[in-house]
Amino acid sequence: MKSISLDITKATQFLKPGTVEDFESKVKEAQDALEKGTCPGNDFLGWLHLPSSITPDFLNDIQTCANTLRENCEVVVVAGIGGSYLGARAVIEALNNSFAWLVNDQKNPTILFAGNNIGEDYLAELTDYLKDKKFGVINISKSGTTTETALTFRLLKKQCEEQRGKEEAKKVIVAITDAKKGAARTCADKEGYKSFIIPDNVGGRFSVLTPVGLLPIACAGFSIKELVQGATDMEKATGKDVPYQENIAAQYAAVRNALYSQAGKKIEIVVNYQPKLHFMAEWWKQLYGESEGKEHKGIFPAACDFTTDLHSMGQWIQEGERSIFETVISIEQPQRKMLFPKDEENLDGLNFLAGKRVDEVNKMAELGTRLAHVDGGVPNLRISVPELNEYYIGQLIYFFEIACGISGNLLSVNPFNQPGVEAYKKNMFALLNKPGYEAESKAIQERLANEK
Ligand SMILES: O=P(O)(O)OC[C@H]1O[C@](O)(CO)[C@@H](O)[C@@H]1O
Repeated sequence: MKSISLDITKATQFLKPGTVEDFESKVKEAQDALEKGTCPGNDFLGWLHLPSSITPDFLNDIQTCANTLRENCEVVVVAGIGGSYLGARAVIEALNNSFAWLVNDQKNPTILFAGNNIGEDYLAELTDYLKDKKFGVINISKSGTTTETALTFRLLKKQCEEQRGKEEAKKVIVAITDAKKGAARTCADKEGYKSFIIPDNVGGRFSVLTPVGLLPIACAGFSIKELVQGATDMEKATGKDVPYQENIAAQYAAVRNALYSQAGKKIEIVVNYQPKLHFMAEWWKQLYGESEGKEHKGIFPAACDFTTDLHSMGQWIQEGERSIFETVISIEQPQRKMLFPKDEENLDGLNFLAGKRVDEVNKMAELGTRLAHVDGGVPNLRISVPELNEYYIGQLIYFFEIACGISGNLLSVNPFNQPGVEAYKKNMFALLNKPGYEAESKAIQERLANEK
């Protein structure tokens, strides 16, 4: 079986010779600390050997639940935010038909995502759309108390019960949450919903290979067995005893940290040349942003869809401040084959492309961009993925996760907490007069009055 691979040559040319080699002992130490559980945040290392610990029985349980939803729903709404949302969406969009919601293939339910914003129009339009649909809900929240998700679930639960009746609704509402605490757990137990547990020691952004990602992915009709197999093989390929030069996660962690600390590259742009990967980058952004952005440190994770964004962001990337580097996710083989046709009139002057595959043009755009950006001072890392299927996506997920764990330790932060996310929540609750926030409400009102 092939594997994803990493090319660092167009990034290391921006570093002093020997820099990556010099990182070896630090990277080994960082990975050892993960393995021994001696790093900060060591109570959140459940993802580290998660792929290889997943049993066929566990996958069967998820598949059985997915089958019930698939048999009884035209639409499945996945309610969740951040790590309780992005992994599932990343995998489903990467594998699905680009027009899945329009194609209505009858074999698979349409998967929609909600609970990831507080847009009134979004929710009103969603509930309108669902009015004549047989829909089910997967309510995902590790804490079980996240406002965006809880608000959405409240609306969807009511609507599902009104449309199907309370008893039928129970068959198509599933909760994925903490084993004991939180409103989502209390509600699931009280209503008797099928539920799955998010392990205590797996943080949201590392949870895509728990039921958080696996159930929606199975509902969409994709093989969770293959996905987990890919992740398991990558777990082996990036294990701590794999030689440094052969361990692509160790190399990625080393190069990005070297670019950050020694070459002033503060922003990493993950780039794809396949629009289906847009949400893969969104997932990656949370993984790296929440893990590393703390103590006033950390590479800012950004993303671009090429060639689309070459026509909007290309100017900045080519000639703006030289504080960026690119990590390209390149898909070697598309699933489909399409040739450019010849046109007798050739008004667009594109007959020189007649008979060529669309992907050949895309690959030349990729190569041309790489050369231009490197010439312009943008280091380039390239992750090559043989094709877009469950197996290689599983590899990619684990690759990014383990590299993130190593990288966060190299940066000397706790990669597994996210204390900074609470600040906006505290203000929002104070502004909304949430019970328990009386003192904060008073303080924030005074502050706003003084700022007038
Ligand atoms: O699964 P939960 O608890 O609803 O949290 C969703 C997301 O919100 C955060 O906790 C940030 O508030 C993320 O870390 C997490 O992925």
